[in-house]
Amino acid sequence: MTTVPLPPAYIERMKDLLGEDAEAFLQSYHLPRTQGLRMNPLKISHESPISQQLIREFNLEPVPWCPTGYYYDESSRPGKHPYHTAGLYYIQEPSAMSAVAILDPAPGEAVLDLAGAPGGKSTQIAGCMQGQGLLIANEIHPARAKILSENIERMGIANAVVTSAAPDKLAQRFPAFFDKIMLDAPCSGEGMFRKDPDAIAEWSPDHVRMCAARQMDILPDAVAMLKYGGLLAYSTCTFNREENESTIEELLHRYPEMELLKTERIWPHKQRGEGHFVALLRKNLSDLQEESNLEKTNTKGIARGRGNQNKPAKTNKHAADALLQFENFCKVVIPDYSRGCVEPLLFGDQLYLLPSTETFGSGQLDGLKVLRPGLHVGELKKNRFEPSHALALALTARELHTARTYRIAADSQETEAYLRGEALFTDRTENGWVIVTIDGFPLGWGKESEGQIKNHYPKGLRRTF
Ligand SMILES: C[S@@+](CC[C@H](N)C(=O)[O-])C[C@H]1O[C@@H](n2cnc3c(N)ncnc32)[C@H](O)[C@@H]1O
Repeated sequence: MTTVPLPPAYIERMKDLLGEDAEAFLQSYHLPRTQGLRMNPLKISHESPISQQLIREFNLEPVPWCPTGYYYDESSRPGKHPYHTAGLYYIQEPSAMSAVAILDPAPGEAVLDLAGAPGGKSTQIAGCMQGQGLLIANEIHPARAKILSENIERMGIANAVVTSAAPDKLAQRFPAFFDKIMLDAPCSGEGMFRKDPDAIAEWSPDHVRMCAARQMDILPDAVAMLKYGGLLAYSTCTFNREENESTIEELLHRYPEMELLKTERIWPHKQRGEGHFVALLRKNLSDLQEESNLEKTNTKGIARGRGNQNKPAKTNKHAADALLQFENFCKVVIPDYSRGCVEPLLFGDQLYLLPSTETFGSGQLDGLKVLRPGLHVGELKKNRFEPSHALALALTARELHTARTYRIAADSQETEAYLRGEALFTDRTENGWVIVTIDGFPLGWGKESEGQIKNHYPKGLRRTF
């Protein structure tokens, strides 16, 4: 529901666009906005009892176009629940869930989310990838990139690199590199009017033109980073043709190798959602381009990449030592920890495990602003290893099964105390690092000694109740 009047020019344009449907569309502004959440498949499956419990507790109803998406009723406030803190789900406007469902990323692929903050689509992509392959989640604005990085951490994503780069800078590093690219473009946000009255105040025909020009600025970089045969999903949360169909027409005109596979629109007067546009495109290799590509390969020794630069940089001795310390820590605390194919990276005393593939290593990140070069596993402190919050949240059910945990109930006083940053008390006699879990899901670290668990929940995340 919006109480702020819509700009007359906007109303006129929507009448032109929708014809006899315009009345129903304009009436939708008198209805409440739709709210949604997406379950995190890295933590819970649809069949698990906890999913069924969430469905009952928050009165969830399925979103038709996204198997993990649900509508919730505002009064249930799932964003306040400790399960949200534990990354069991992500709050996301339902129609925004359609774009990744159409792109359909898969485990093992190299995927880029080019305009990623605050992380709705990146976290959805990571759920589809099941921890396998490489996800680069990028956001140009540093403050927003930080939020993206925090959401990647909360959702327990281990195979993501979070960068904050302009699309053209990224394109220089990753020519024809990604299997799939999501470009959820900055737009005039006409689908945000019920949620955010500021979007109404910002709207003007000039703003629409400016957004369309910016989209045409970013799209060539997305095309350049896509492998031949790769897929690009372009989406906006706006209704006008300039930023949607016309932008795609212009793209197809400029890049004949791009083929439009389908477009989809969600309208607030037709579906339960605030509105979204998605176009799915494929980059094809023509016979001519195939020949010229081969030529380039023969003369410069490069094809779809940068030869040696794509190989992981040689692990330096300090990183290898740090990895050893981490492995010794795991033997005691998380004996079944499995790190997959990674390159250890040490930034100061901070150890990260960068997802490493045949074609990707740390060399490609040189000179880029990187907020999270893979999973942050911990810090070396005078030859002691201190585990990171990100590590706790990224642990899988299998790893937790044999790990040192302290289990509390999500609805207990202890959970509130832990999230406030207080110590917990136990009659156990063990000592050392322990993962505090709520109903079996990791919430953070504690350090146990003589019946007391010292709180290691990050200070910046602590809550008041
Ligand atoms: C629609 S939002 C992305 C929402 C995100 N995909 C999600 O699902 O949570 C568009 C993003 O593009 C970013 N952006 C703005 N100007 C940009 C530019 N010139 N190049 C790339 N991204 C830009 C904005 O900061 C914003 O975070």
